[in-house]
Amino acid sequence: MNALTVKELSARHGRRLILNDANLHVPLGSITALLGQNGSGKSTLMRSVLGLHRRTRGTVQVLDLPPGAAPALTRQRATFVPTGGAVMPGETAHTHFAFGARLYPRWQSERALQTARELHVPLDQRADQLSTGQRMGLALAYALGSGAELLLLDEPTNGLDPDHRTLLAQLLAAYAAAGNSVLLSSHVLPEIEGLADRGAFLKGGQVILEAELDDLRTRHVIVQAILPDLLPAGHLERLREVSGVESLDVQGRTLTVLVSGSRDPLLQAVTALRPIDVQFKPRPLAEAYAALLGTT
Ligand SMILES: Nc1ncnc2c1ncn2[C@@H]1O[C@H](COP(=O)(O)OP(=O)(O)OP(=O)(O)O)[C@@H](O)[C@H]1O
Repeated sequence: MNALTVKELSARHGRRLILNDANLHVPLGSITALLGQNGSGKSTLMRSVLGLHRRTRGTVQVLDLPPGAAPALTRQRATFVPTGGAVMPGETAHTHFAFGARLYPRWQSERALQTARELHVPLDQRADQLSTGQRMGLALAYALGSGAELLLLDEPTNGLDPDHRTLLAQLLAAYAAAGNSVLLSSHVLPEIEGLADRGAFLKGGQVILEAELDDLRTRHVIVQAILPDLLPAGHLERLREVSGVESLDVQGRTLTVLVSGSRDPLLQAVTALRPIDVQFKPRPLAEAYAALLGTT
């Protein structure tokens, strides 16, 4: 079972079609990163899932609820934290949590308080007098306290300092390890690598790829070889034609090749050049992002 299954979801802002038959899955226990350029529709998708934005087409299934379940019922099991963390301005963390206890049947008071303390949220200060990071901390503590089994977090690390970002990664990992699930967005790709286990790439109103981050990293590998001499004339073109080679760069005696699929044909070709050293590196998420979503 998935925590979230989105099928052929379309949504508009005014007359503009933002999501166009988008499909998306968040498996149980997964932390899935929704990746896409500014304005690609990540927030719209999260809002549409919870009925906070009108869908013009498509179905959404949250956990074991039927696809047409009432939004109020869905929001007891799945919670959305928007960018900046929406909070009630005149209320303190304590009164937020008292409100949560009345609203959510599975409210976890201790978890909310503990998270707020760990994220250094002043518990008796009005939310409109909190700093940006403290406000996000309060919204995250409230979401984790809600007892929801699925969290939709729109840029949850925005405003958090490095220590609190690390702490959030630990909190979410523990939350997912307990069988809960997360869909989150962020533009900070190195951070995503430590936070999420899956990526969903949104472009042109559709999720064009969903993949395990480990698969994305190992599907393409960067092979770097130090050669004993400069590459002889004509060799570059021959290497370019080796099966699996996607791109190739030579700087002095250093040869860098991006290869997909089997590396054996390339290794044979490189071994023939009697390299001094050969290293393999997984491709960083930023490069997969650039290749998939068309940035440089
Ligand atoms: N209230 C609104 N009225 C009209 N258009 C909107 C509204 N909110 C968003 N849009 C448009 O919908 C598109 C998708 O916006 P959305 O906020 O979902 O993107 P996003 O992927 O979350 O972007 P970002 O990464 O910048 O947060 C954008 O082109 C945006 O201009």
